[in-house]
Amino acid sequence: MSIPALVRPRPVHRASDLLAAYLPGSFYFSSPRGTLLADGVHSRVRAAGASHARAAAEALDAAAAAGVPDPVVAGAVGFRPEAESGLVVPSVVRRAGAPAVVRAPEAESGTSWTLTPRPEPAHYADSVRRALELIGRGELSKVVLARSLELAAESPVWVPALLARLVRADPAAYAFAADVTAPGDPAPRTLVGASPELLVSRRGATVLANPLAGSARRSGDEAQDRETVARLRDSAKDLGEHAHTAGQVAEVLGRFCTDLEVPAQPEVIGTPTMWHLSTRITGRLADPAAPACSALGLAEALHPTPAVGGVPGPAAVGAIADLEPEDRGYFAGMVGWTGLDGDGEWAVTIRSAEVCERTVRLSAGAGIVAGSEPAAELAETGAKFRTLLRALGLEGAV
Ligand SMILES: C=C(O[C@@H]1C=C(C(=O)O)C=C[C@H]1O)C(=O)O
Repeated sequence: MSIPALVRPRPVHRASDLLAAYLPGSFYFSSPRGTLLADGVHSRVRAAGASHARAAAEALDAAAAAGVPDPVVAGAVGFRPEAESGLVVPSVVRRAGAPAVVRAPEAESGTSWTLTPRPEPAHYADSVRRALELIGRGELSKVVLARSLELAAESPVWVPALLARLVRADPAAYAFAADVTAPGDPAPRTLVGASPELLVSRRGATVLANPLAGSARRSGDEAQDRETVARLRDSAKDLGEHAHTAGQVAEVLGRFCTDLEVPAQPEVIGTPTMWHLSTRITGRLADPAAPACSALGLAEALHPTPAVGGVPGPAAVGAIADLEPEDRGYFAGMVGWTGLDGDGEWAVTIRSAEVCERTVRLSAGAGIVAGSEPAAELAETGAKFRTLLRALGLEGAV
């Protein structure tokens, strides 16, 4: 009897042990599909230009030939893939099942912080108005505008504790911590977060994407949240905003798939802090062996979806460069892993922060379409900050 070469051993670790074993410099990723903790750097994946899938496939073949067990390419790619990318083949990979649901974490207290919004809220509202002018002139139909909060603590932020609180607060999230230290950084820099949005996952020939767009704040009060969900489900503005995103994701995946299932109506999903319109799109790959069909190849073909960019894509990316005063860095990019067989999982890098010693820069965006209101978009981005603010013990600070 022959054993298929790419069968992976069953996980021997517990998800909680891998979370506890995470240290800055490691790569951590967990989702309902499972947990992955990777350590060491066997090689770095350097791509010419924006495409990493081919360089990743070559790096994986070389690692397998060098005897690296279960080689993966893991890490993060920025919103502008040609500008920021931190992909490596780690030396050691440990896998476990999905994180378990445990008691809600205690918020950290006792640290005092300074908070600086970038840009100022009034500036962000003004950018929304300018985006609405572009939309009014027919240059765009949707653009996602982001803003950041820069936090400074009195002492260095311990990322493993922050990651653990994010995972425990929402074990179903795509939770991640990736080293994104760049030359010139005064200290190691870590991208950390708990995204609700799956860019794409691949298992054999089966692919799944789960675009989100159209959002409302979750209050925690059951009656009020029931009303919010009903309103979101019926909101023409949010349904339109969602259709742009789901339609584009389906169109791109359709290029690679023989059959594609796209539900006619979005459903509403909840995180501990937000409600979102969500569409789960599944397909079967026509040519799973092609590098372009690896999980990373598909993620690159999809990025940036209108969930973080807009419609039409190039005009929206141009408007973002003009209207957002700060570069997005790794925010609104992709984070995840791809294995030797092309399987893998990539999340959209939202509900995230870049942590460098005492500073935490967290970012959030909101989709602007005809009918958007600057004050509401400001509030929506503020509500999206709460994932990280809660984990930092800072909810209510903004
Ligand atoms: C850009 C973000 O979220 C994205 C934008 C959404 C929206 O505009 O409704 C919803 C979910 C995400 O796709 C973010 O959380 O920062």
